[in-house]
Amino acid sequence: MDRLRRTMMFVPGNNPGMLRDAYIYGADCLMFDLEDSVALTEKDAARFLVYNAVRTVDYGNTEVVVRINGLDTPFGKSDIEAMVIAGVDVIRLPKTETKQDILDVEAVIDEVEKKIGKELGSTKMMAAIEGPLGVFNAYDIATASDRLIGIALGAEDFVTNMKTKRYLDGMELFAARSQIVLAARAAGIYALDTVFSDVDNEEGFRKEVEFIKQLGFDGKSVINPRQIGPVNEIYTPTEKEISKALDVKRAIKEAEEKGSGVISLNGKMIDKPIVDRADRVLHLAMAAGVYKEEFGDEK
Ligand SMILES: CC(C)(COP(=O)(O)OP(=O)(O)OC[C@H]1O[C@@H](n2cnc3c(N)ncnc32)[C@H](O)[C@@H]1OP(=O)(O)O)[C@@H](O)C(=O)NCCC(=O)NCCSC(=O)C[C@@](O)(CC(=O)O)C(=O)O
Ligand SMILES: [Mg+2]
Repeated sequence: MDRLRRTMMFVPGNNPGMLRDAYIYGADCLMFDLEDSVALTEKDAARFLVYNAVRTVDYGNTEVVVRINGLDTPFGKSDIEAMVIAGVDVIRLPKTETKQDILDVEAVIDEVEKKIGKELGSTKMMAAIEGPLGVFNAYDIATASDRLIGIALGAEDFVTNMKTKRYLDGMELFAARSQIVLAARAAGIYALDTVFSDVDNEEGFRKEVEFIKQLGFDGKSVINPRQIGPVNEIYTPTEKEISKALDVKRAIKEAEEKGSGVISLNGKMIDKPIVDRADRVLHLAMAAGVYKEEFGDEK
């Protein structure tokens, strides 16, 4: 794991004020949108606005992602060309159905990078899966390109395609979420969950974040600054979790000094997978700035 992607905030690409100020709220990534939050009549203006924002605003360490329109629309190719030239970190492909969708977008990115003399492969990609075919093809999609840093669920489109709607318990998304998180883990890339559209329902939102963390997702798309704090909080290890992870590390060090790979700590067995999980807690805590390295071997 190389960086935190707990929160990825969608920002409509046709809103200059939001494009300018979005980084102040503390999301790990900003996702400027040229697709569904932009009306057809605004597509060219939004592309121009996002291009200028990426070129001129200093977003610091915040990762800049742009969700393009698909190549099956009149806007997709121009979106990719403009965003590679602008220098975005990641291009997000919506409604990904097959491996070929990834290869087609990659071919355009390759062409632009070569044309402008940019390092080949430096523009990363992310794929949103928003329908049943994409869910079936999740592993093929996740392994289609070295540029891919993650795959994400797009739940609003997914439930529409499935002829259902979103429920608070999320059962209608369980199969898709499971398939996506499995595919991402098998491919060694990030698993990213979808938006929660009821911005005023903080309790429901928190429950959903706890649940997707339990499933193994690395983070979640958000649509409003009020949703950033809860996700970052839930995904940042607590003092108690850090202290427990350090106890595990001390215990296994003691066991190894005695020539063993297993030891008991407070009545519970500690062995390699538990030590690996403790390493991950410490790594996330370090990345979030709430812990400074004590053991030298965290992954
Ligand atoms: C929801 C709402 C209208 C609420 O408005 P409200 O006015 O009630 O917001 P307030 O809380 O009052 O705002 C307080 C202050 O924050 C500023 N502020 C608000 N939101 C901000 C933001 N996003 N970025 C920067 N700044 C922001 C605002 O400007 C104000 O600033 P200021 O005036 O200075 O105080 C608004 O947030 C909003 O438009 N969100 C983005 C919606 C969007 O992008 N949708 C497309 C992506 S989903 C999709 O496509 C589905 C998907 O594809 C997804 C998938 O693939 O996962 C699928 O299929 O599922
Ligand atoms: Mg969508």
